[in-house]
Amino acid sequence: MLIEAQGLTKTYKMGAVDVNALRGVDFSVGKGEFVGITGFSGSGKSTLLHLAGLLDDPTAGSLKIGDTDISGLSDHEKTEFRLRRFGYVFQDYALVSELNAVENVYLPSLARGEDREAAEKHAIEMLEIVGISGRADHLPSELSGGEQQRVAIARALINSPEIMFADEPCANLDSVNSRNVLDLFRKVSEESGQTILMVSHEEWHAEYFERIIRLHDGEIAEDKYL
Ligand SMILES: Nc1ncnc2c1ncn2[C@@H]1O[C@H](COP(=O)(O)OP(=O)(O)OP(=O)(O)O)[C@@H](O)[C@H]1O
Repeated sequence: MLIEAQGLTKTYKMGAVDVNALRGVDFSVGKGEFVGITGFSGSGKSTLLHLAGLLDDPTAGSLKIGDTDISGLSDHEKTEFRLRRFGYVFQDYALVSELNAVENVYLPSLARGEDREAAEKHAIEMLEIVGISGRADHLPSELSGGEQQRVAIARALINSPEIMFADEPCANLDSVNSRNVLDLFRKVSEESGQTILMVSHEEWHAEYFERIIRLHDGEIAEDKYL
C-alpha cells in the first residue's frame, strides 16, 4: 500500500472546547488510485487531506507512506517528502502573482536543484500536457480561472509526484473547466500511475473517481470502489 492510515485523529483545541475534526480513521490507498474524498461541509475532508499530505500533524494515530512511518520524520525530512514525492492543487490555485505561467510551473524544479534552462524546458512540456503552452508568458492575472488551475496542475505534476493531493480543485471552475481538470486527473492516474486524493463535495464528480471515501462527522461513513 502507498498510504496506510490507522486511527488517524485530529482534534483542534478552541479554548476550552475540543473540535474532533477526524475521529480515528483507518484507510489505505494503493498506487495509481484516483480517490474522491467526499462528505458534507465540516465532515473532515480537508483535515484528512492535510494530514495525508503532511501539511499538518495528527493528534493521534499512525500514517505510513510507502515504507516510511511519518511519525519518525523530522520537519526537514517532511519538507523533502512534500517537495520530491507529493504535488498539491488547491481551490484558489495558489500561484505566485508576480511570476508568469511557465515560471510558476518550474518553481518546484528550481527548489529541487534543477538548472533554470532545463526546468523551463520541462515546464513548457508540462504546459503543453495541460493544454495551455500558448499562455506560457502570461501572469496569473492575465489568465482565466480554468487556465490558472491548469497552470497549478502543471506545477503539481512537474516533479512527477507519487501522490497528488487536490483540495476542491474545481470549486471555482464552471462545469466545462471542471471536466477538463477531472479528465486530466484521470489520464494522469491511468497513464502515469500517479495516485490522486481529491476532496470534492460535488456528487457528479463521482463519475470520474475510481473510489470514494465518504466522511461524516470525522468518521468514514462509506469507502467503496466504483
Ligand atoms: N484550524 C482549525 N481550528 C479549529 N477547527 C478547525 C480548524 N480546521 C478545521 N476545523 C474544524 O474541523 C472540522 C472539519 O473541518 P474540515 O475543514 O476538515 O471539513 P471539510 O469537510 O473539509 O469542510 P468544507 O467542505 O466546509 O471545506 C470542522 O468542524 C471545522 O470547523
